[in-house]
Amino acid sequence: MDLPWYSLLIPLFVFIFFLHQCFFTTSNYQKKLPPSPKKLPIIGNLHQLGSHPHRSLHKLSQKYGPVMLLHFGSKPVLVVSSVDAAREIMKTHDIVCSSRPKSRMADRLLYGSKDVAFSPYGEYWRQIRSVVVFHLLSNKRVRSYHDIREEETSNMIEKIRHGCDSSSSLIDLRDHFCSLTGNIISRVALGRKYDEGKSTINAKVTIGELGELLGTFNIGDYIPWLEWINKIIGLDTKSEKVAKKLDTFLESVIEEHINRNKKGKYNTSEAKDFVDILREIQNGKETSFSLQRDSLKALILDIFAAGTDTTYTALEWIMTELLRHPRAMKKLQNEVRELAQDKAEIKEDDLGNMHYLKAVIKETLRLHPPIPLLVPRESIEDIKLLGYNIAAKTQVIINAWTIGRDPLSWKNSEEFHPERFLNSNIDVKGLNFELIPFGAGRRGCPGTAFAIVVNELALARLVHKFNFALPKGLKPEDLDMTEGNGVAIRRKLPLLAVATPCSTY
Ligand code: HEM
Repeated sequence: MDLPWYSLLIPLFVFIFFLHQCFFTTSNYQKKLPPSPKKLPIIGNLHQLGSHPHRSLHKLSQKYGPVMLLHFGSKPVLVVSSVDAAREIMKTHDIVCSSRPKSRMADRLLYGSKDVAFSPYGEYWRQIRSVVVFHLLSNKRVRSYHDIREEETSNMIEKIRHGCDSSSSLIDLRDHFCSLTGNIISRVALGRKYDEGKSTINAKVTIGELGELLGTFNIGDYIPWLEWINKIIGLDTKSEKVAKKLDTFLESVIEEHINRNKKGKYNTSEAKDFVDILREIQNGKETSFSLQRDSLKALILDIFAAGTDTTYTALEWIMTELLRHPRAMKKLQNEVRELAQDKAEIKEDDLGNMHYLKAVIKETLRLHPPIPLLVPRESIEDIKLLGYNIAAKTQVIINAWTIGRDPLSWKNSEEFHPERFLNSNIDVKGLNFELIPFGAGRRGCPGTAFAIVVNELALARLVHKFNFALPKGLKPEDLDMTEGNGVAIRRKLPLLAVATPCSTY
């Protein structure tokens, strides 16, 4: 049978197609992708996140390994759960993985993500990050606020002492820790406590709403065509309202600073607050670039959103673990009381030699990193990670909670044992990837030193001045350890304890 001449074209096309597939395409088939749990149409793996995503992802990583590729809606999400993989992301590929995924909520609440935490990697982020690192949170600047920290910690101790005298001697420690960090951050950032003054807006509540909204899952970030759901459930209206209230509040704070300086009430010997510093930068005094008013406001909101809940959450977990481990509490009290000798009050300068205190804080951050999944990053180029191909624009989640409990790095990893840090150089500053509660690399937390000194001082003074016990009848091993929900994971229920003032101190 004679075939028509063009029938020869068919095998030729098949051959060319085959060559093309072999040499020129980048299909998933050829690329080695990380293992993935099965996904559902439209939502991908979102249904597998549960109410505690760090725990659900931990379970999945035990099945699929320390590098997994999931999909949240249509968005590819890399989940990293081992020391080696975390080091690859935050050190080897740090530049490529230093962007942030777009957040519609941050765009709305933080002036188009003009803050530092949600800003994508690029020149703008580099500029404002340098403002934060060198002008707001440098070691020198953090030290300059020691009076504020010491004063506010004394206020908290006095309030707790007062609470001990009342008929119900149960103290809500969360409430005290939340006020302490809120007051410190407010005085440092705004120059005064935000619940003082004649503002018509309840700033404390509104800033709380900001944190809550930034942590709310936004379907539009992952399945854009379902964004209309946010309108129906009222999320859009709520976020618009909160954004407006925050803006009015911040404008009043800025005006207050402008008027104060005009009247010459500004005292140069006092530590400048963040608004003062940012206004100087705005006027081009300190940097080669000028800062827009929206950027100033976004940065101030960032400091509240990133610094308040995280810091008091850590303090609450620290006291929780100490109440569960009376032996560790006693050992800490002995160290602090011995080093304090007969001083009426511990000062920040006394903290340097409190090695067990530092170990207690590290051990708690290992077991309870306040942001267990850190802040999501996004890759800006294709990378190869431990043999797997990861495409540009993949969201990257690092499970610091799993890494902190990894039996390959930690002996008896589930046990609270501060002694493990006594003869160890492991620190939380982002150089030891087995302990990364503050992240690491270019995007690592710039508030680490600030948070640590607040926690150290508060803890030292608490155990110096009081003996703590659990509510009557509650055994240490029965203390409820259930976690709440949100980005910062605190205890589900506030920590209640009996505080007895220690007469000799
Ligand atoms: C115990 C308390 C704190 C914890 C556990 C914590 C944790 C973190 C983490 C995990 C990140 C993301 C790191 C990464 O992506 O690798 C972060 C970022 C950040 N933190 Fe903290 N933080 C704390 C306190 C603070 C404080 C007190 C401030 C400010 C006063 C602060 C300001 C920031 C800012 C501005 C960022 C964004 C940095 C960027 O994206 O470039 N944090 N923090």
